[in-house]
Amino acid sequence: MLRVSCLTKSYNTSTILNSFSLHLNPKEILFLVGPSGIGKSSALRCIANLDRYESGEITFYDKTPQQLGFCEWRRHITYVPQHRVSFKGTPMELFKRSLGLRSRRNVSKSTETQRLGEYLTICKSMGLNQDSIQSQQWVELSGGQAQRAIIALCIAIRPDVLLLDEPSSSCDQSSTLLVEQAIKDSGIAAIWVSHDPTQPHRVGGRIMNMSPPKGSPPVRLH
Ligand SMILES: Nc1ncnc2c1ncn2[C@@H]1O[C@H](COP(=O)(O)OP(=O)(O)OP(=O)(O)O)[C@@H](O)[C@H]1O
Repeated sequence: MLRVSCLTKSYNTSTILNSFSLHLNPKEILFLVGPSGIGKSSALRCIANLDRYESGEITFYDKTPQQLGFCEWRRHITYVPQHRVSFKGTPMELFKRSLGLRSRRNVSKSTETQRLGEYLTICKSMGLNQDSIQSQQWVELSGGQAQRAIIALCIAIRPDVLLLDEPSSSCDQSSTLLVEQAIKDSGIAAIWVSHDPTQPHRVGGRIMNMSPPKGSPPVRLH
């Protein structure tokens, strides 16, 4: 479904991704692991078409982002950021905005009501209080609440691929388990960056290790 071939990405004079390749099948979860600074987030941002890369090819069902169109690409392949997005309003208003932006045509009232219900159900499954989703300001949520709310949103807008950048990094242990379950239950394929060595075993899926080649200098720290 998704194929990344021989990607090269540099920042200034440092090459971060060199001949980076992967593939992802429908409904598959691929864990991307490796030391801090190796380029995991950079790889996700290139795949999401949020960052440029120098060479290589990324295709979704054999179509490049240029062939599919950038908006369409992001409808299918959704990057879930590690840090809180800025938004003025409630999580529910952010979801309505995202739903509207994704729909080429106006969403009918009944479809919107159904999709809002789905969003609330996913939020609830991750331990989020429905009142806070509907009436609390986005900026007032805790880090862990905001992280779960954005994951619920990205699941509820139903992309084909989720690009998850440490999706439970702000969550406590019990919330982490709820997040893992919600992502698994969604059945959406995912490339999942994780620093928790136990997570891939709990969730299941393939693991791709982005270790530096033998003999290379230590990874540059942030
Ligand atoms: N916008 C940028 N400009 C310059 N260098 C950058 C930029 N973004 C990332 N880098 C550098 O690219 C390298 C890879 O960063 P990246 O965030 O992709 O690593 P990572 O493997 O996701 O790290 P972590 O596990 O700590 O999140 C790092 O050395 C980082 O400093």
